[in-house]
Amino acid sequence: MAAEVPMFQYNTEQANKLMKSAIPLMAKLDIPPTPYNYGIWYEYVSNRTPKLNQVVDQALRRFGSLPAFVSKEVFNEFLLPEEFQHAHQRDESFKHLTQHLETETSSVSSEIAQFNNTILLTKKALKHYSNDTDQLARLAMLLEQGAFKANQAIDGYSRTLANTQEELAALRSELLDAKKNTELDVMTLLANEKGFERSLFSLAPAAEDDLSLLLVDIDHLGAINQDYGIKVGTSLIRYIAKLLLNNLPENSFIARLNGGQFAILLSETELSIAAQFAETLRHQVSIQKIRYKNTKVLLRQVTVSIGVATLVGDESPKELVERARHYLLYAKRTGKNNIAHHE
Ligand SMILES: Nc1nc2c(ncn2[C@@H]2O[C@H](COP(=O)(O)OP(=O)(O)OP(=O)(O)O)[C@@H](O)[C@H]2O)c(=O)[nH]1
Repeated sequence: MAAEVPMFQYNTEQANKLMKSAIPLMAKLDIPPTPYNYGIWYEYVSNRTPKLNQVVDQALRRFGSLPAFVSKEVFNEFLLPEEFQHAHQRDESFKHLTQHLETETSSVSSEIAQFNNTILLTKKALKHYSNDTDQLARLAMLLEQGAFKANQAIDGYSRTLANTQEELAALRSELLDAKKNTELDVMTLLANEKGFERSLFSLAPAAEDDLSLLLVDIDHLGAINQDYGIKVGTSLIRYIAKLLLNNLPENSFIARLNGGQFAILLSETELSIAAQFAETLRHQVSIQKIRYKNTKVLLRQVTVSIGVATLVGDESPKELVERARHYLLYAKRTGKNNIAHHE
């Protein structure tokens, strides 16, 4: 499992050794020197993720190299825990990490390219000057200097990898802490169903016919998964989560219950206001132009259906949820992209 494979979990000396085995292999197979590829080939030569090696070997058999689209997938699948790709609160730290790796990668790559060039020139020169000892001594010195500089660049890169390992470990431990919080939905970083229930049960006793519940459900999520792929569907759930969160009024609480379904609790909000708010949310979603960031594919119109209910009399929290669910189903049955509530 990708999430259990710590990336670059070696000390600097070991990292250095692995890098030095990975680089010639990449050169031999004509693999472009991108951060993805360095990560993959580093992992490949370490032999500690057999599944990654299998996939890479398969791609090599099929394509004779590792095409960019495969390396990106392999990197995401095996080296990047799913949460790192999407947990938006950590976007900044992760962006910083990858930018740093990218800069270091391009400097080590140019050093190695220069060294390769020196080797090529030396080979040609050797043909012409094979009897000229002065020239041979000069060529030997050039090679030595080139090797020294390339070696230095690789050492520096290995140190960067070791530092990256530490930073990733810190991010990973933050994520694990978040996972331990049993009321958190790790996919969207909203509350989960348990968090919702606790909030509902704590708000209901003090409510005076003014605690409203909106059950918001993404329409046709199954078809979206089918047409664009599960990853797009999951990304869409995160997108809608963020959109809802950004549009919440004060005195509100939001949770993801399951799949593409969210619950919003509005305190001190009577039914008419809650229904107006639901209509605003529905409209907001329906006018979004949503593009999947990895492939830039523009999704067809995305809509939500919303069931609205406001706590009445001595109704229990469970009954309130049942009523909201009933209205949500009604909104779905009457065409979706719709809101429903009692009169
Ligand atoms: N991508 C993705 N899909 C999910 C996730 N959880 C549930 N689903 C999918 O969401 C779909 C929910 O199915 P339904 O409740 O029948 O609803 P729907 O296809 O959205 O259709 P309507 O709700 O009637 O509009 C199923 O196809 C699930 O596989 C998730 O975390 N990620």
